[in-house]
Amino acid sequence: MTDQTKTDTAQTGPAGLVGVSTEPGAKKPDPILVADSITRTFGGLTAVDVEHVEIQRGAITALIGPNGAGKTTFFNLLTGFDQPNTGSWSLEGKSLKGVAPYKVARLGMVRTFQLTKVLAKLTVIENMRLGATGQKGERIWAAPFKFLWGKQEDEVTNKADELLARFMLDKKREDFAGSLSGGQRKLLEMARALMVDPEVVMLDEPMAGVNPALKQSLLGHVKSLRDEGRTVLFVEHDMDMVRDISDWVIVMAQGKIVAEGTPESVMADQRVIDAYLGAHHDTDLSELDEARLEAEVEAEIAQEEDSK
Ligand SMILES: Nc1ncnc2c1ncn2[C@@H]1O[C@H](COP(=O)(O)OP(=O)(O)OP(=O)(O)O)[C@@H](O)[C@H]1O
Repeated sequence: MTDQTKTDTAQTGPAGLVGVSTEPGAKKPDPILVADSITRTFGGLTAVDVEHVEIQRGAITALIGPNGAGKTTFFNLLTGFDQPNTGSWSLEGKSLKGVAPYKVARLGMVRTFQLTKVLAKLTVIENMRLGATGQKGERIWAAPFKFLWGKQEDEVTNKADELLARFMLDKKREDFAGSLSGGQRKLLEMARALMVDPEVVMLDEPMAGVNPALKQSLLGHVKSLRDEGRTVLFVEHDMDMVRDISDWVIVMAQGKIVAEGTPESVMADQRVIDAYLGAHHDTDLSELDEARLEAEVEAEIAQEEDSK
């Protein structure tokens, strides 16, 4: 395919997802991230066994599934924090196999981390500067990490301050990250990830530990990432969030992708309900039931309107 035809036919963002198949591994019109035959075993347990997956550029994709489905392990594999037993995966067509996490971050894909004890002992601005290195933190904590930003110190600090203002954390600049509320920590995790100006932002349970009052504001921040043209992939148990902001949902169970689709179609999918029923879960199943009911009612209304 020539570049010209690619530009003509490729449909970027949420619009491109209309009409995409809901079978696991469904092809997307403009995938930015593609993975094939990824497996990861721990002893006798196969934690991840993903045959094929494509992530649409410029859209918000949720990765859901019951506890132990392999979501976090899959995130770690894609971002180089863990190595699979088999498989290949690429960002913008460039293989990421064997690429170190900080290089993956510099290539344009970064994941958030829950604030660990080490990061909690750093101030907010120090956390942001560390974000510029694309590192998780622990590994370089032993070293005097100031050298890592060295000459570009001013540039890095300016960028950090801009992001802190955007995420309304500027007043917390000199506070220890450990003193932040659950919601503020999530904002910091997101702001920190943006220090490398990534194409793909991977959020690990962005709503965990966030009080309801802050949830809307957090949702707004996630949507703003998409509005800037970035691709967002997030793991989440909070079905309200999944329904509110996802353009596409990928469902994992026992290491495999079992279904894909829009939030409405996925929540009404029997394969998804079975996956949750067959496993221990944090998700309130009544939310799935509610979503299914809503989808059925919507379908009925649409049918009625069609027959008018
Ligand atoms: N380092 C490890 N050593 C051994 N087993 C592991 C390791 N990491 C993950 N597992 C196992 O792999 C499986 C998948 O775990 P993973 O954390 O990826 O699931 P998850 O979908 O993210 O779950 P949750 O929603 O509860 O966070 C689980 O059975 C888990 O116990």
